[in-house]
Amino acid sequence: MTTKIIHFMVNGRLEHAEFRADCSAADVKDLFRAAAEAGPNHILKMYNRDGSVVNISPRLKSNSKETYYRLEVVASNLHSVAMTPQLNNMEERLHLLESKVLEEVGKTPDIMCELQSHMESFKRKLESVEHLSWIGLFKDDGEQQLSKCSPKPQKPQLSVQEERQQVRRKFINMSSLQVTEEVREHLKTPIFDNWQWEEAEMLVLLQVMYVDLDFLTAFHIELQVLQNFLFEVYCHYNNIPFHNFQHCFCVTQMMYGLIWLTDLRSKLGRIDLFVMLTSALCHDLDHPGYNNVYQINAQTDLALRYNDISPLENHHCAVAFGILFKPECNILKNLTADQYKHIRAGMIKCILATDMARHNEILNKFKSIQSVFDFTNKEHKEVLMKIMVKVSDISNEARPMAVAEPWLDCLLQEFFNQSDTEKLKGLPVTPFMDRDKVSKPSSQTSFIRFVLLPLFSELTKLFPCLEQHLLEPVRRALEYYTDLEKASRGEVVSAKP
Ligand SMILES: Nc1nc2c(ncn2[C@@H]2O[C@@H]3COP(=O)(O)O[C@H]3[C@H]2O)c(=O)[nH]1
Ligand SMILES: [Zn+2]
Repeated sequence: MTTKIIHFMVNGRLEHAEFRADCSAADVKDLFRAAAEAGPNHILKMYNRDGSVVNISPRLKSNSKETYYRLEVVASNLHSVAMTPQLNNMEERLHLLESKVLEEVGKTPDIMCELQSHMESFKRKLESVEHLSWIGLFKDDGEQQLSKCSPKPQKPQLSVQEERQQVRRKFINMSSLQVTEEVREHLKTPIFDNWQWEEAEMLVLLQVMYVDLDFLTAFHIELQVLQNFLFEVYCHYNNIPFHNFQHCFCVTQMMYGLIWLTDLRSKLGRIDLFVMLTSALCHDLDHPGYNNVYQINAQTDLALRYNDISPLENHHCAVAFGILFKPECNILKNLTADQYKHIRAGMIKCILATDMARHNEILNKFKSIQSVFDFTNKEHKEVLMKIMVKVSDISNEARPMAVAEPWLDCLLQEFFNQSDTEKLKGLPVTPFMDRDKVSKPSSQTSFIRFVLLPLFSELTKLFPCLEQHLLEPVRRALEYYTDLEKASRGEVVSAKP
């Protein structure tokens, strides 16, 4: 059996460790833990020279002094079994102390209440740290556990590139003709469940939307070019908790559903429907997972490039036209110059309208034309198109609870990640993203009351059928989260008939 010799830099020292290739994963970890002077509840990370993470396991590749790895203690493992008993123990001691003080003094001193509240808040934080896993801070070592109890050879980890190519192959091999009538009909409604579809399938469904709205014939789009375009769009969404390709799919699907439900095909030109659907598809391209406020406060490249004016939305739109600029992806290439100009101007307006900092401005404009709305008026149409993209963008709560609730978890994960980073960097902390200030119910009750209902009600005035498809589910969600909020405050929740 071969012996591995691993050279690594830890705490500024160049060290080496030696172990047999058949020793256990736990032994290897202990070896490096000792070298890093880390306890059992610390998480170690090993990096190779190009900065990528390498798994600390018996399969670690031998290296030389020149090609040493870098070993770092990145965090306390808050899931560690050692942590919970310690906390529980502390909590018990606190309770004991409290009852003693209560006996002697007759009341719980303020300092004690403060301590208890700190303890509660710390426990809550511990329970919600999984969000850090997506940035690679917490490394799942399930892989090693699996290889211990399973005789199957380990599946090599696919690189992002390989994974995308697999999605591409699957997408191209699946014909949109295979999508049944039933699914096609379902796709036209807000009850469509995105969680049941994998990425390649979502690409096929997006293709179906373009085909079924007759965009291919109307704008002379070759199927292969559409597929290249959709695939590039998929590649330009980041693997982040909320603003990812699944979100892009949901927003586009909601836009598609709204077009059918409101019979917009009979009210607007096909070119405007194309603008709306393509804007929905592109509206969050290359979202980094940190919002405009962060971009501006952290003075990121995007904020500098766009002078603090809707940096993200400007970027999403620029990325969209960057994709369209590639001839093999250019679904606009067979259009006349006027059509191209119309689509480009329309998409820019719709994508920039998704900046929530402009929410009131756009909603107020829509309200002011509501009573005299005219589908042949250019200005009215433009406002409606912006409203439709905005509604689709924030429409998760109009979906069935089983579809909507996981989206809220994803959103809060991204929010909390931002506020954690803001705290770490000493930047102003965005209050609605602060894990110490918001909860699922509190976040949703205000968002539904102050953002969703006013916006959806306004659109429902123009299209009464949306009462059933948008307003009713959102009202139900408000009731659900209001009850949860009351329950969390210890109030009695009245039973619903
Ligand atoms: N609290 C809450 N905010 C939402 C929800 N859906 C969308 N948003 C917010 O609305 C914003 C729309 O634009 P962004 O994508 O920048 O970020 C989104 C979130 O901040 C939701 O269901 N709940
Ligand atoms: Zn969005």
